Amino acid sequence: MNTLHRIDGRLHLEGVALDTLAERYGTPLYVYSRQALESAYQAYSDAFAATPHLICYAVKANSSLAILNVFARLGAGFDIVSGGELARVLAAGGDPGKVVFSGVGKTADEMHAALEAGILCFNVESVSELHRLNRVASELGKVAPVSFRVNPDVDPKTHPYISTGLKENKFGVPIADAPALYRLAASLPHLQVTGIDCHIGSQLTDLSPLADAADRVLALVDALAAEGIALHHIDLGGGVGIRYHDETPPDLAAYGRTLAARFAGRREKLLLEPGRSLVGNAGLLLTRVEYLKPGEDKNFAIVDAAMNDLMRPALYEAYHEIVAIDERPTPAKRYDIVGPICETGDFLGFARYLAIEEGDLLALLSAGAYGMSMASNYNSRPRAAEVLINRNEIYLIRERETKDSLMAGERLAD
Ligand SMILES: Cc1ncc(COP(=O)(O)O)c(C=O)c1O
Ligand SMILES: N[C@@H](CCCC[NH3+])C(=O)O
Repeated sequence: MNTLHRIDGRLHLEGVALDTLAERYGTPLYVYSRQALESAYQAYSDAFAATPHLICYAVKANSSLAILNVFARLGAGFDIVSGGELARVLAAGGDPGKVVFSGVGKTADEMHAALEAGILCFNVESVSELHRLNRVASELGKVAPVSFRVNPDVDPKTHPYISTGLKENKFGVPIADAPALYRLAASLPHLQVTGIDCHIGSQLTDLSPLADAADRVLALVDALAAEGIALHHIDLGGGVGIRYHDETPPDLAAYGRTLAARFAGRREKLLLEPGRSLVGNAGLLLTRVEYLKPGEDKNFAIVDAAMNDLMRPALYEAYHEIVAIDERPTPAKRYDIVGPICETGDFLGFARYLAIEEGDLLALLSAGAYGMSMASNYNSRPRAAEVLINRNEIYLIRERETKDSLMAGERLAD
């Protein structure tokens, strides 16, 4: 569904003209389409309809309460990586019984909170974590449901910073060690082995690494079953990429068919942990051009959004399409789109052809994932506001931070 479209040259998201949002709420402003969120979720439900499954939305991609609430209402589960994310899921009305807890550094307090909440499963990433979880569960008189996150040593063919399933990455346990670890887990009194998990990386544009990882995990599940260790679910993580520029993202229906063929006749439920592919293309970042700075070699457009609002370009040299909200008839010029932060790395896009003037509005597209959730206050910049659109309805889902909120919790020393 194309929720982003022009009417008389003015860019709209669903039924709302984006310039009216900038007037009302200021910029930089994150804007999301509820219909785009719902149709992305529906695409997963349709693609995996043949396999009993649960979609556990990866909260880190966009952890705003209203976004979590949209997915909770659709029946989603959640993949969390911290006690903070657990608190958000609960505050947003998520079902703790559909929560899986990933991450290499779970603290005892976080385990405690997740056990009290009654989550579906802990995705354990090391033997030390296994012992800690057994101890925390015993202190609470509970039994913790566990999966191991196995590292299948598959190259996801994505940016090295977002590859997670290679031997040299910090994530998971080596797949070869898993049988011994499952035996150990099965012997610990406060643990119940329920599943297996794997997540090999993010922004994958090729299905074959996902299929290879699934095959390695399924072979392990069968070997465990032969030993009498039967699992209830198989979690194949997230990672499906989206189109930012000219990528061809994996076809979800094809991914669904690939897994349906592998799961036919199996008794374990499939879990998936998609993040980016549910929210990435449902959001944009609205920003205003503060200054145009023509130069000998290049022209700069200095905008009011910066790397603190959207750090993906600075961190991964990631590409986000940048479009003008109002089309001007004047010829386009080439600009580097940069923010006001005192870092050379504070760029949002290089060599973009735009017909713009000072004061114009721009949209950075595909900013729904890892945008607001990675925003910071660097250079003491209050974080942006967020708006959710539903047809013609407009909801301010997060207020813009103020100077006071910037300094909240700080105090002077004696
Ligand atoms: C454990 C885990 N699950 C799921 C995800 C979501 O990944 P993606 O946004 O690529 O779908 C991530 C992030 O890469 C992750 O670390
Ligand atoms: N933050 C990354 C994705 C990392 C996924 C987390 N495991 C991005 O913006 O693309």
